[in-house]
Amino acid sequence: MGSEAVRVVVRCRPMNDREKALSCKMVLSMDVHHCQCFIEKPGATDEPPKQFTFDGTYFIDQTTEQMYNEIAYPLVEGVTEGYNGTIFAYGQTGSGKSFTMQGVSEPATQKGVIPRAFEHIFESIQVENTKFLVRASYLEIYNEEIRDLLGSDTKQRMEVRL
Ligand SMILES: Nc1ncnc2c1ncn2[C@@H]1O[C@H](COP(=O)(O)OP(=O)(O)OP(=O)(O)O)[C@@H](O)[C@H]1O
Repeated sequence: MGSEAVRVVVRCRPMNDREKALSCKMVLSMDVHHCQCFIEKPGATDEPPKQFTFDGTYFIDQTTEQMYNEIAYPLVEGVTEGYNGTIFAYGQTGSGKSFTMQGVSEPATQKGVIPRAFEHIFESIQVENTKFLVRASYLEIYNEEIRDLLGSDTKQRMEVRL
């Protein structure tokens, strides 16, 4: 993993039932050791696949546990030492953002980045005779509307003040 302040990793999810039922073809492959991702153009067997390099690549058989240990763990560890850190999931609808960030409880290896980060932070601050303040907010920004998902009325649009 590089030492840049911003790192971009990509995760490929397995095909869902709908895609399998439609006999969709996987056009993406990865060389996870070299952090490379290859995309074939369907039907164009004579064209070489397009190649992209990331700071990390995670294919269908890799778990959120592995992603957390390699990507998020050092960042959260930095937060406990006073540095700022952001983990941002980006992708089209159904690509697996919630699966990665929130995750599922079974299997435990696919528990999400957010619950793992909470456990990590609360374990780190179990220090005798020291008090810590942990603050959390949970906002949704959708269609340029902002909602507080921890508020009493999660449907209420929040005002944007400049
Ligand atoms: N790595 C994965 N392994 C197995 N299933 C996955 C994986 N990633 C996503 N899925 C499954 O794919 C479906 C879509 O994923 P998810 O809901 O996380 O997408 P999303 O990007 O959050 O979508 P949206 O933007 O619409 O909220 C879910 O059923 C999820 O369980």
